[in-house]
Amino acid sequence: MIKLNIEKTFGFISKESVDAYAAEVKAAQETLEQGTGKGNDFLGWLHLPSSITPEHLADLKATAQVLRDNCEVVIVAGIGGSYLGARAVIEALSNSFTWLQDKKTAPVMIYAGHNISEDYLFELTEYLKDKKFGVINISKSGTTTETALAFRLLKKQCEDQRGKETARKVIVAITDPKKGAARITADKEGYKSFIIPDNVGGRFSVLTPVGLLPIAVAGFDIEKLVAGAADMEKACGAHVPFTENPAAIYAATRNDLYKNGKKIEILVNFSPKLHYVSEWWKQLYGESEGKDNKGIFPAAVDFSTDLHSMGQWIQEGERTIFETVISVEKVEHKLEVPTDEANLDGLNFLAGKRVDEVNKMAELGTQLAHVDGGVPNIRIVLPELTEYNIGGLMYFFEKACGISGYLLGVNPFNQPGVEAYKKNMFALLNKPGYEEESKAIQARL
Ligand SMILES: O=P(O)(O)OC[C@H]1O[C@](O)(CO)[C@@H](O)[C@@H]1O
Repeated sequence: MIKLNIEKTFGFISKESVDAYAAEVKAAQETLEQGTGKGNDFLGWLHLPSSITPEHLADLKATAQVLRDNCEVVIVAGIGGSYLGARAVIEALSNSFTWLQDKKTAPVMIYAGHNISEDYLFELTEYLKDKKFGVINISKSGTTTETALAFRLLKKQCEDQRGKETARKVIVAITDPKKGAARITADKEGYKSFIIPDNVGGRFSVLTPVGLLPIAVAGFDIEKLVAGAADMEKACGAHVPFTENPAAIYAATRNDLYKNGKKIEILVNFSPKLHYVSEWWKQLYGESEGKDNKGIFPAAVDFSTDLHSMGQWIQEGERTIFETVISVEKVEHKLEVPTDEANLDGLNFLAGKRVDEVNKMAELGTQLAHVDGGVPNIRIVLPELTEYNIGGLMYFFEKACGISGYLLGVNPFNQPGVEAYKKNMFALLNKPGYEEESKAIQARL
């Protein structure tokens, strides 16, 4: 289970000012529970962990096994919430060099449908030429251009390379139960498919088949992931008193900091495996809170790497930031710094120490330096990188996000602003139905 520590925000805000949010947070929790707030048709995530059945997990695991048995490579085609959760969990739990290892225990997981780069797609199709590959096509709407475009290419290549019969077996769709191109194709072609519940938005969908199927294909234990989330669902429940409820405290603290001029939250890790947890978190908070001209800007850094690029800004730039550090207590492997007789690098003072001890001192030193430099610090401690803990962490962030959005006074469950670029892109590409917009946009160029 995670531990949350907000002590290093005191001095910028106070324990009393955070505790003063208790009543407001309680109201937000009740609004979520009773479904009486903005965006209340998108609350399916709230009790998702505790409602997932063993039958559903068995179905997902059986489908994952088909892909594992028949594919060297599996492409997860999706964008935003339709790939970030899966990627976050898979990369957090995978060996950093998994795709380079000769003896593979799971298909190589590759992501597509999250950009429109011709080079990326060309290079991907080149790489796949001699591979037995399968595709998980994920799109809630079933109409997202990036994903549909990649899937069109991958479907054709899979059928051409592996034949229609095998392609039917190794292509899986995760989409709307009734509408959208992904649903129509899946039904027509007879693909195995899973449903994204109507009331679960993309960025809250990691514990639906959107996240669970790719995670199972990659060889990770989705039961433990869900168990971690379910325990966190209890720990962050509406009945849990404010001072014992991590989601409540995190939501209150970040809103108090925001009210006090801290407009940017930087999610920090000291393990590169957590890079995509940050990417997932950025979408969760960015799409949920960035609206009505309000919202904390969610940013992220990987330390100590980015201490050598962004460290200067964080230490001495504009004082409008705070940091939330995800700290992993126990690493998986053991590696000691060797002694070197010549000691030309002067590192013999570290000889015999674990590399993680050096990393932990970098972490502590950074926290103290940044707090001294005027950057409030929230710390989230994960005992270790396991399915159980990651499941808990993700549910914790989701729950806190729902509360936080209501504290801010926005609808945390819509994303109307995302449509603006799509409308312009379709107008510029002369998509049928966009004739008026095409004319208008051409006149502006
Ligand atoms: O699953 P879909 O419908 O393809 O959408 C993918 C992503 O695009 C968005 O709808 C934004 O356009 C996100 O909210 C979502 O996670």
